[in-house]
Amino acid sequence: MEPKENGIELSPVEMAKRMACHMAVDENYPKHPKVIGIGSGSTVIYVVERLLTKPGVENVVFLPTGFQSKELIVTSGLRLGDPDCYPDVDVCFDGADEVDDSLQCIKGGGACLFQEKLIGFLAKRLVIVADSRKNSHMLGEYWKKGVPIEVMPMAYTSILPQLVALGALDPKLRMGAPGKAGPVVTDNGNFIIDASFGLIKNPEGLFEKIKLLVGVVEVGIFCNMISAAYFGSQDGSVTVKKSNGDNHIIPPKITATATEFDAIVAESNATPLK
Ligand SMILES: O=C[C@H](O)[C@H](O)[C@H](O)COP(=O)(O)O
Repeated sequence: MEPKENGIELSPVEMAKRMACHMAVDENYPKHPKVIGIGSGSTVIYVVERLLTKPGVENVVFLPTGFQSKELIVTSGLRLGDPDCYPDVDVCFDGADEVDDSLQCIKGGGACLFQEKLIGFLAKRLVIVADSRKNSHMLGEYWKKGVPIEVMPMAYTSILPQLVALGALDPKLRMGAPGKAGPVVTDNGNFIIDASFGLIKNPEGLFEKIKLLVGVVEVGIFCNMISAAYFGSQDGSVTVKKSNGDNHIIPPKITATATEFDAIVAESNATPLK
């Protein structure tokens, strides 16, 4: 029997994401947390699920990185805060689109990169959670949609050719999904440009060049920010990459196999998300 979330069977990929999140929270939940950042995307819901099992969580202030994580915090019954009131963040848990061997990463596939970068910057530790498809040697190896770049709407037409001059292959304004005519508008009222640069050998250099363009609000390349990244695999193992070089794989026997997963979640008294 597969583990279930609200009566719905979880796919192997969702199970892998969930395992990575539970492991990441267990290893990085501070002894006396005051402020915790919650990233955006489909993976961080399992972070919140695990956080709800931690003692004292009701006293912690949670900072969202966008509309979606704000909703997640509120509907989970957790305390919501703003970064201007709580700039000292103990740890931030967030997803990613791709992470390389040096723990540089691409984020913004869900258009939330600016607030993610702000909360990640404020956090003493930025911990990434993902499934193993995001774990690469070099940025651009697996993530083919390009580097997400948040731009001021009035500047996007002038930024596109400048990105081409920097080596971007056919940068594009991100358009809304069905149900939204026109471009994606971020939580900050801006546009997103997706610019592919192929394999990114020097993420820091590329980040600096893009960030200097007039009208660029933030770039979805996160350099030298991540403390640790947890990648769940479908076999139940979790690969851990750390900034201190302590990279290792936690085998399935420790993390749990598919059939053991239900029991582990039940034992943890995890509160199901609504
Ligand atoms: O803008 C979105 C964020 O950077 C997400 O954290 C990233 O796209 C990963 O999302 P997911 O966990 O859904 O793969």
